[in-house]
Amino acid sequence: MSTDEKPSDKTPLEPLVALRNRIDSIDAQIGELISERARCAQSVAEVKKASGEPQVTYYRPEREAQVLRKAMERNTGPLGDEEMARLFREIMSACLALEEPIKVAFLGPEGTFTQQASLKHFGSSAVTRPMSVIDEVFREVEAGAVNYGVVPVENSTEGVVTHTLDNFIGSNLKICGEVELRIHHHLMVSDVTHTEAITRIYSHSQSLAQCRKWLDAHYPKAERIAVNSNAEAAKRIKGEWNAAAIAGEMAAQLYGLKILSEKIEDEPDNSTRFLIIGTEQVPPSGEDKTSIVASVKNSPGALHELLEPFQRHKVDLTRVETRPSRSGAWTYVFFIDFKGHIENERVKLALADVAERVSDLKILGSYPKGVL
Ligand SMILES: C=C(O[C@@H]1C=C(C(=O)O)C=C[C@H]1O)C(=O)O
Repeated sequence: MSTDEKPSDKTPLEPLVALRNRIDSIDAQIGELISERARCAQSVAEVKKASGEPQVTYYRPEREAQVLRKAMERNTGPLGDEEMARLFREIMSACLALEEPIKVAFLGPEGTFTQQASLKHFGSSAVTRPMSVIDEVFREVEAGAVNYGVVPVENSTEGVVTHTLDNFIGSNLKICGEVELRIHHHLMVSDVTHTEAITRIYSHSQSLAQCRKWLDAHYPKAERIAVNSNAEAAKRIKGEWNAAAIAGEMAAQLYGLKILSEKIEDEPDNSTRFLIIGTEQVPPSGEDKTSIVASVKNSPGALHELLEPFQRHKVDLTRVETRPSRSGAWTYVFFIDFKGHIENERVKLALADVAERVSDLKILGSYPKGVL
């Protein structure tokens, strides 16, 4: 402290000193408890190893969902429930990394919303690997090069990501989880951009569509160029003086871009749902969802017949999506999501009835309902 500081400046600091001492002592306790928790997680790993199973799986999605839900239920504030769960998400992620760092392939490049969703779901101790297309995410998981994959499946403004659904038809992978992300789009430029001369705007086609009204109003004449991802758009404009990109904040940070206009999406509650894909069926967590795909011949009343057992057995549908089948003209596949796990009695009864009414039925997986 400098000698010319007035003594009166010191007085209000005293309660601050006491509070900071208190915080230091709480932090020391939290630190000890986190270490104790981490040692418990290590012991869990030992037990799993000793189980004698040919392939030990350290990561347990159903248990992690339960831990997060408990953290939210216990919370009495002042932190919000989600904030509290996010802290526990990070503690668990670090504990799991002691057992085995989890490897996750996502729709890249670095800086995409899918990477953001992967980190939100697995925490920042996960090792994330960018893939250039959705098919590659599926292939990487199938080949065993990573433990899980993360792919976008639907957006609240733009609807379904057909490429992801089509991949499930020919794949044996299971859906192991879901995660939702609020999507905020920003218009960004690089240090070479002449901002008054923007004539080209790059982004992913879904993002361009999600900002269509804003672009019509602010850049009616600029050419809109769709590229593989918004992170690729962000990367690309670094060498073009007349171009801007639409992407998320992570991409702006990663590629050192300046945000010109924030939150330019047309719908304020724009969000995207992502799926976690893996190789095994997840046991029940207590609050689960199931996704199936069913093939149906196009005949009058086919859809009603397909959905009727869900109503009769009181299974709540959360989404129904139709895609033309690739295997024959006028055959359709329906992607259906509903509440419950395939081990639940009502779900078993409904699915048994559905199986009798369709030409093909595939269970894509039962998984914990997204917590964060
Ligand atoms: C400790 C375990 O292993 C992992 C770590 C968890 C944790 O830190 O709470 C939870 C589930 C698993 O992903 C466990 O299975 O309980």
